[in-house]
Amino acid sequence: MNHAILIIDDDTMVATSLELLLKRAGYRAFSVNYPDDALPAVEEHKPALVLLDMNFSIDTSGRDGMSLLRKLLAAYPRLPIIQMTGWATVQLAVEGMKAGARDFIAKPWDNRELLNAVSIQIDKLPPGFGHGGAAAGATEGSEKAGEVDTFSGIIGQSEALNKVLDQARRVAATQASVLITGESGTGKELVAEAIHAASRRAGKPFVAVNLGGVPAGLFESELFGHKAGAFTDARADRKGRFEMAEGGTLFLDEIGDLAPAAQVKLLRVLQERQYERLGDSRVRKTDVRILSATSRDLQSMVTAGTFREDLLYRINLIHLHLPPLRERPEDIPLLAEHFLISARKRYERPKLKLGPDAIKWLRRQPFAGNIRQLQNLMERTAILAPATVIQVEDLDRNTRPQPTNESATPSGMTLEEMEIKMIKAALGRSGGEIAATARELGLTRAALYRRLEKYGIGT
Ligand SMILES: Nc1ncnc2c1ncn2[C@@H]1O[C@H](COP(=O)(O)OP(=O)(O)OP(=O)(O)O)[C@@H](O)[C@H]1O
Repeated sequence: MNHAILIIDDDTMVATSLELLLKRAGYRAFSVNYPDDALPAVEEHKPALVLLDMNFSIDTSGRDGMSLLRKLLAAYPRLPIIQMTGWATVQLAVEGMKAGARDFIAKPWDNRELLNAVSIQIDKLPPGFGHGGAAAGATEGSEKAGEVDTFSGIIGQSEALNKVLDQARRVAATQASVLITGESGTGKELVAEAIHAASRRAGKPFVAVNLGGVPAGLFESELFGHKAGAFTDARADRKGRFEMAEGGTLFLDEIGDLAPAAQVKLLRVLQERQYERLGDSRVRKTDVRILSATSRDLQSMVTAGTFREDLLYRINLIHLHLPPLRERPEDIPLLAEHFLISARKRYERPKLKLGPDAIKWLRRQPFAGNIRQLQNLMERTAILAPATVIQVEDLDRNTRPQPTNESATPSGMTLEEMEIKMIKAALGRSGGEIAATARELGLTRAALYRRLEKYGIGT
């Protein structure tokens, strides 16, 4: 049976063309032009989905759309609503998502994108929803049973982290570009991976590229690929990151480090959704979802003229900010425990545990390097602690700079040397297998690649 879709838009032209589009796609579509008619129309048609225009012309601020959204959700909490917004009201769209809307489409819309967004929501409906009536379906049931929470590997219980993760869960199912900000080591890449894994692109690749590490001259080749002979070192054809991520997600890490010329090239591809390999005139279409991350303040960079506003606009439909660890000390004991458990296995010290004072001490540390620093500290301590109960002194010794050599550890090695040693050892154990090595070290694949590149370690 065809699902019913209700369109709420005061522009009759828009409403009619949406009705036509949806009918052609096999839905039963209805529309109303006045906010006051919305609730009675839901009663009457029992839609499986509502397309709601947020900008009624009576009040272009979008307040009307917002209050109607809230009213609809108050009456039918489980009714899927897709908002439609103009570019100028992205902020409003984000507010709407927080209020419970499932997705949003920017006007003017792209037919394929709109139908895609509609079918994603329809596919998620519980059986009978929108047939037996929105009101019945709207109040029944909770989330689908048996669903894997792809965010469960992100440890922490602080309100600050949970708030971000809730937003991330909500936007995961949409196609929206997400910008993840936060200091180094706060888990931006981890969140990006979880968003990808929770999205309908999960079966397709997640490709990360560290834009800070790509030399300006290699930017196009790295992202779009090249044809053999395109430049001196281009000996063979090469796929770019966009091509590798086709159908999946492209994670643009350190996007704030992108040079102005590269910003223009990236923007063009994001706008046109097509690109050419260097030295190849064939135009390739791209279907990737863009997630970006940076520890920089892009808004200030826009003001200073070092980051393009139009690019920020493209990548920043949704903004998630990961708070530094010092602002969520309640997460520290859980994280420390989590890292200790994996280090215990790795270094075959199953009895190792944290003493109560050590936990208190950890909670007070500033952790400028955030979770990565805590992870390294637990790792080093697991190797070096003399007894099974880790004491404050064991942790402190591994944190404090040594008097003889600023960055030397008690074993005489610098942290970098130690990291290199650990990476090489793990690579040896896994026979050079990247995924297994990354897992063993508690790193993401991209983070491991970054380190291999940084330390010049070949696999
Ligand atoms: N909440 C968390 N639970 C478990 N592990 C975490 C959490 N947050 C971060 N980590 C771990 O900390 C390390 C750093 O995280 P990640 O690489 O995602 O940070 P980042 O913000 O992307 O850092 P950078 O900006 O330096 O690239 C990783 O090994 C990651 O697995």
